[in-house]
Amino acid sequence: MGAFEIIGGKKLKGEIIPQGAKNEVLQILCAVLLTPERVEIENVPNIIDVNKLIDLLSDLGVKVEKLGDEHYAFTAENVDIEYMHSDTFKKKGSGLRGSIMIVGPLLARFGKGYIPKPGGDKIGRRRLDTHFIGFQKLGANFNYKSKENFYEVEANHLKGTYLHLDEPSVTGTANILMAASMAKGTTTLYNAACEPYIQQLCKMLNSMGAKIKGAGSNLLTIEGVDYLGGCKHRVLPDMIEIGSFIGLAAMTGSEITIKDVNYPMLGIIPDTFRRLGIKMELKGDDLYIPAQDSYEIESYIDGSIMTISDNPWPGFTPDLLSIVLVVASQAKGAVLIHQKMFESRLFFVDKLIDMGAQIILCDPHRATVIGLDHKVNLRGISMTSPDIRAGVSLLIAALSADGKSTIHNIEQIDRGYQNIDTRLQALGADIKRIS
Ligand SMILES: CC(=O)N[C@H]1[C@@H](OP(=O)(O)OP(=O)(O)OC[C@H]2O[C@@H](n3ccc(=O)[nH]c3=O)[C@H](O)[C@@H]2O)O[C@H](CO)[C@@H](O)[C@@H]1O
Ligand SMILES: C=C(OP(=O)(O)O)C(=O)O
Repeated sequence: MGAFEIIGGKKLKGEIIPQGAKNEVLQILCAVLLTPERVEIENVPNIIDVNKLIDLLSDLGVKVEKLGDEHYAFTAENVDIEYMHSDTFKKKGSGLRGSIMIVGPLLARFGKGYIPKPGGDKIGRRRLDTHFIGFQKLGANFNYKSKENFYEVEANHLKGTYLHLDEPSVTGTANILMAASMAKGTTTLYNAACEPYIQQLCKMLNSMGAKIKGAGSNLLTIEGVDYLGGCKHRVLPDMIEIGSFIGLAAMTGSEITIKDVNYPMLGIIPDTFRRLGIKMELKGDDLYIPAQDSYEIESYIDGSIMTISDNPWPGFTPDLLSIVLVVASQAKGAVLIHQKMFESRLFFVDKLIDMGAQIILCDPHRATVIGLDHKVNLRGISMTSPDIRAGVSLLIAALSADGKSTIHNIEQIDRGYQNIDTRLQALGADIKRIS
């Protein structure tokens, strides 16, 4: 297990370029399985989860060409379906959450898709029912081998239908969308997720020849086609990284410019940070965060304490709630953080409390944060990162704290943030990788 050693309290300054979006690229990479033709993808981040998925595709027989640092081409002409029965697949397939999205494309193109229970953050129950109920409604037979935790779907052909999802699952929507794009007839997908990740997938599939309408809304209409061809796709900047950098600037009182953020695709994210009192300015497509000694959390119009909660898009993404929480710990004022989706994602506040933050965990889903207004600094401690976003929140806390902190289990951070140590060093941070 690797660790970061951080000496906090330094003001950072400079420009940072966000990586390509992790959760988008995981969908896009799975979509290459839909065609025997070559698919070129730009802005692919060099992070553990992405590299694991590329490795899995390669094991499945997909030809992988690395054309540049973040530029790849994939050709899924000869896919080895039998590989899905191997022990290696069962091991590698469970290494990340995103691998679940190979099932839809494989089912659509080869009539079968298998997957072991996928990995990802341990942040509470993470069911897959939406995916498999969707495939069944499209005509697939579903089998779950509970002893092995292995999911199987098979179908001679898929048939378009009306589907009302029980929840707007992000990876569930992507999976069903990919399967339906090659089903016979029309599929209507209601209560679909509409995160920018899904909008980008729709754009990519349409450029491959799919007929999808409604991207950006919760009602998608997919007219199935017999064949999808190659395409070229560019991945958006990672909105979760952008939110993390806004939080980093505020917590450390630093002046940071986040380059080329693709502002229109950030939705409610900038305004949510503004409600914590963080100033920012859009300069062209760069987001400039000035150094601020103090930022004050807004109250509701009637003076009551504000709540920030997660919601499916266009609501506030759950993946930034841990960042909001840590930023609030040094704001002026109080806020209630309500994490509705995941029941174990707020437990990391114990570490922030050890660092001196004023937080009450009301229940697994809600935490009240009383900001210290930078009157008292957090203090450095040794801690372990429980999940990717908590990990980055602790990293931000450590960079703002007095003294030395050590963060263990940084693989959790590395799975979603590209070279975070060297990029932060370039801003002036005192951070080093110690093992
Ligand atoms: C690889 C990937 O893309 N991972 C993202 C994806 O995971 P993933 O696609 O696995 O997450 P889902 O959208 O399926 O849902 C996540 C959890 O939230 C619950 N839920 C979902 C919708 C809802 O309206 N109410 C509700 O409570 C679900 O029951 C589930 O437990 O979307 C999550 C939700 O944005 C993000 O945290 C993950 O980073
Ligand atoms: C929870 C996340 O990722 P995953 O779904 O891959 O676990 C995340 O990106 O915040």
